[in-house]
Amino acid sequence: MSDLTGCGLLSDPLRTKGTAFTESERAEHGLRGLLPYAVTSLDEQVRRCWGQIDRQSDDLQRYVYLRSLQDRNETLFYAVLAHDVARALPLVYTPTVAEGCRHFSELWQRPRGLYLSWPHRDQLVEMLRNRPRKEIDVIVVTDGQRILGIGDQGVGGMGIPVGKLSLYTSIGGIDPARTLPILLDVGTDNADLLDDPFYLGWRHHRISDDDYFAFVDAFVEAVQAELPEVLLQWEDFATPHAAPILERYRDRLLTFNDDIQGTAAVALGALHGASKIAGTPLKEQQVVMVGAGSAGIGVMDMVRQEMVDEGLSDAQARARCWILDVHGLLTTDRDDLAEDQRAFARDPADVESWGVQGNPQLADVVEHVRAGVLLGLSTAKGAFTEEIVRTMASKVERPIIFPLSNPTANAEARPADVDAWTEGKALVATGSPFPPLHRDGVDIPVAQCNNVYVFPAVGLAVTAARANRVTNAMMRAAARALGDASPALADAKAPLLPAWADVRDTADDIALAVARQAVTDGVAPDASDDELRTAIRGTRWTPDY
Ligand SMILES: NC(=O)C1=CN([C@@H]2O[C@H](COP(=O)(O)OP(=O)(O)OC[C@H]3O[C@@H](n4cnc5c(N)ncnc54)[C@H](O)[C@@H]3O)[C@@H](O)[C@H]2O)C=CC1
Ligand SMILES: CC(=O)C(=O)O
Ligand SMILES: [Mg+2]
Repeated sequence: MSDLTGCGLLSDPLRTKGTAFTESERAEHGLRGLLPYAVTSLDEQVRRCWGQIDRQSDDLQRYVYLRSLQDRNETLFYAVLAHDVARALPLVYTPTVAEGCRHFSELWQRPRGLYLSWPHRDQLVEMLRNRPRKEIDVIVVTDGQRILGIGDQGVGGMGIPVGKLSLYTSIGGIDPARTLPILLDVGTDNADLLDDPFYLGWRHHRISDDDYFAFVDAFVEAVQAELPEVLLQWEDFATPHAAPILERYRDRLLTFNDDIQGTAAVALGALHGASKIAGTPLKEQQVVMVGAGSAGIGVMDMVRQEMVDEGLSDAQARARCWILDVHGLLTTDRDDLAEDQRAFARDPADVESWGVQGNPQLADVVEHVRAGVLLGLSTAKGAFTEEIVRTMASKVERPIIFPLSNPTANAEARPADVDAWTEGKALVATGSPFPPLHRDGVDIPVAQCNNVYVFPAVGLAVTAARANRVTNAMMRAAARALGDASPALADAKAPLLPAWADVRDTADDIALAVARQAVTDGVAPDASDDELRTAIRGTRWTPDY
């Protein structure tokens, strides 16, 4: 088992079994007297933990409980998550993780992962070498600047890599010993945090872009030197940094940006089932995106690509895409657009006949365009108003409406409202969990269109297939495999995405599709489907003693 004995073994979160150590293990490893007499099974421990979770006063306390369980006994933590994924997910992930990030310094208990701070920029390799475990398959890194839809959380952003990696393990089966969360601490512009006496990060405004990109370069170099085969996932970087970082490194190492590419894949996957029920292929839809950040642009780029694959020219596809930001519709006469936004900007001549003064807003777009798909990645709570939703529903039979911003409080609309305003005709999916819809006396679950359906499977795929790059085609393969798993394909009343109880099986299917694409793209060693299936099974870690 290990050379650790006694208290050392009991307090090693990867090796301890707590009260599940058997009589003979207790004798062998110097544990006698350190545990109460009874020997319990993992199953009994799981039930006890859920009882303790139930007794916590609110979800933030449940989050704190689960985080501390993870630091105490990882096998048990993952067995607890596996026991009830649907209940556990909102506690370790959105929406509760947002509160965990907000209160990170105040709630601090134990270190996990690596904190790479700008003042220590000359010791990046040394700090990476100090990582708690040497062999790593997946790193999730953030700089804490754009945490979900709640903005700059500085060092508190670490809650996100920790949460994402726990899903890499519980859904994607990545061995928890082989995961590494990293926080790049380059300061914070959050005035409350700078004033907070408990703040645990580098108490300083964020550094300039020149210093920032040099620091990220040095970080990537250090990762390549220390862990050349690791999957490096960029998470919750602010839009001005997210796409440039991805473009800079995507062809140099095994890397992807979850908010840009993972979100695109899950949105396209959910659109697959929705388009089938709506009876209109994507290439015949007008698609409106509210939010022109890295997530919104990433999704629209994959939507555009899908339309092209369905037979449109690039120009025809773009003509069906309408993107708005906080100032309104992206148009070519605006001088505040980044290159990737400009690629979707509309010619002002397209909207001249609308007679709108200034930039057209969402209400104008749905008034004048027969929009069948409305997506929100804006952080703007309530942006999909009753009037907007009703206008849309007056023009198309089955409007597809996805308020995808996180956490729950940032959603562009509540599914129950959208359902009521459209008399049950809208096909809805959200970024954070919402209660089921009640229709005709039946509870209908709302699909959670969140990149959690994709990134764990991508991690499983590249680890099993030993891929060295994440190509766009691999992310599209993930989208297709997820789309094919939509329960709505078989039953128009079913949710657009698989149930949480099935999410691991879905991850295996997605992983196979992604691994296969990696082989096709020449970024993984040649392997048959059977070999890939065996590798995926062999990679999968499950929580057991
Ligand atoms: N469901 C999922 O899996 C995912 C959801 N997200 C969510 O997407 C949101 C946006 O993420 P990013 O693109 O990185 O953020 P961002 O802050 O870079 O972009 C937000 C965009 O929305 C626009 N916006 C803000 N208020 C608006 C309003 N009232 N009307 C129209 N546009 C408005 C902004 O101008 C900007 O273009 C976040 O809430 C995040 O949690 C992000 C990734 C995955
Ligand atoms: C889900 C996610 O990655 C986000 O909201 O940023
Ligand atoms: Mg994110």
